[in-house]
Amino acid sequence: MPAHPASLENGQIVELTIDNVAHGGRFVGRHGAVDGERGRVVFVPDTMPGETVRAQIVEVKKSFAVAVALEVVDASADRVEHVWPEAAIDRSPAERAGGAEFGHIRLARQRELKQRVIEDALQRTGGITRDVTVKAAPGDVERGGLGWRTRVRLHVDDRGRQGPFAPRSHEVVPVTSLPLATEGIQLSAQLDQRLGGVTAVDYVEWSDGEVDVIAMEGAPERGRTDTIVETVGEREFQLDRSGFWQVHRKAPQVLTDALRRVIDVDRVDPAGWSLDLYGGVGLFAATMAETLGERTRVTSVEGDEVATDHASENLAEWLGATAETGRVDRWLRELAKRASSAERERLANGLIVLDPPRAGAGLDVIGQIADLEPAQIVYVACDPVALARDAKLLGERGWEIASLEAFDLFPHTHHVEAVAAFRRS
Ligand SMILES: C[S@@+](CC[C@H](N)C(=O)[O-])C[C@H]1O[C@@H](n2cnc3c(N)ncnc32)[C@H](O)[C@@H]1O
Repeated sequence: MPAHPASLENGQIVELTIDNVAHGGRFVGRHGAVDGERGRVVFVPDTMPGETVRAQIVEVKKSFAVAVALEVVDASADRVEHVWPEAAIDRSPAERAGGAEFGHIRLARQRELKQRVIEDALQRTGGITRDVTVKAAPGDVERGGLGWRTRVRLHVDDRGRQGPFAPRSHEVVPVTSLPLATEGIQLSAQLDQRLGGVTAVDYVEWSDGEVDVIAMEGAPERGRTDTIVETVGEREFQLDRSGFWQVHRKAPQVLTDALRRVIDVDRVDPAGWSLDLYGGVGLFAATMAETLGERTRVTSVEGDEVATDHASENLAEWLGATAETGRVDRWLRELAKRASSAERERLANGLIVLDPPRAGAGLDVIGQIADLEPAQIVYVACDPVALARDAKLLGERGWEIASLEAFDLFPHTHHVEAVAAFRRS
């Protein structure tokens, strides 16, 4: 037994009351709370606010601990049967499938919790007070938040069985169902089959309903493989079959609609120079050009040269649209060095859209964006804390959030997407 009631050690089993949701799909309990003292924070997945659980400590840090939930002692009214039996709390923690960490929570409550995560991140990291609503993607409420995932990677264990990793580990959890995956993937994935000589399998459903099954030996294939086509509304985008594309079947439509809504056509001059940073195959650059008109000058900047080649093709109908390969920080630095005063003026009349990976843009990139003094900035974010940090940095450079829309493009997981438009404060 630990010496002090508030001290914790690995392996210890504790009863915790969960009072909040944290970033990253974990929930917050407190241990050792006594009068006037709130106790030490313990992060526990597979629970939710309002519950009391029995949990085992698996990591102890100076200011917090991490535990795995063993049993729900007093359940929330919002707890439902897990949508994926292989991820449910009645399994031992090491045998729970990763990737559906909100699957035990009523769907509408999941969105409220994600809303709370964004609001908390904006407040704590960004010093920004803002009410946020997280909207469901079209069709998700009707489908119970299932059948949306167009891309699934399963790992293969040494017995040839397929499954995701368990949370916090590289142990494969063999599964017999994929409820979050599109119906096409569910039908194509032969989960009862043992696979030899394969370390992972990617299942990808394209917008025409075709499902690609890509078996991998060792590291996933990079570089150029086959070109495939995705459709968003009437528009087609070509991309490499192993390249980045938004995962939810409705995500490209939802995000481009949101971008179209916030582009300030009174402020942004189509003849200015707009940038689509972290542009992939030009999904947002196309929306920018559609919205701003055929005279638009827009450059999509992307680190992956295969994606850039596809972006060039995807943007070919606009004379002023180009795609360049480069790391955004370096590309902006070069731009700052070489831009003529006429180009600087055009940049100052243009729009900058950025859609960085989970880590966000960071001090250097945000500083360089602010130095360009664009007419408008729109930030598409897949990580609330990175968005909040970058929003704070933009705030220090005189920009404030004009609008923020959030979308549940990853039901039954903790992930959430946001589109924030910034204006000069
Ligand atoms: C979240 S994806 C967005 C892609 C695109 N906006 C879309 O919606 O399809 C982020 C993209 O940024 C690229 N990327 C990541 N880090 C980068 C960097 N430092 N510089 C340039 N591109 C980067 C990735 O290759 C990926 O295509």
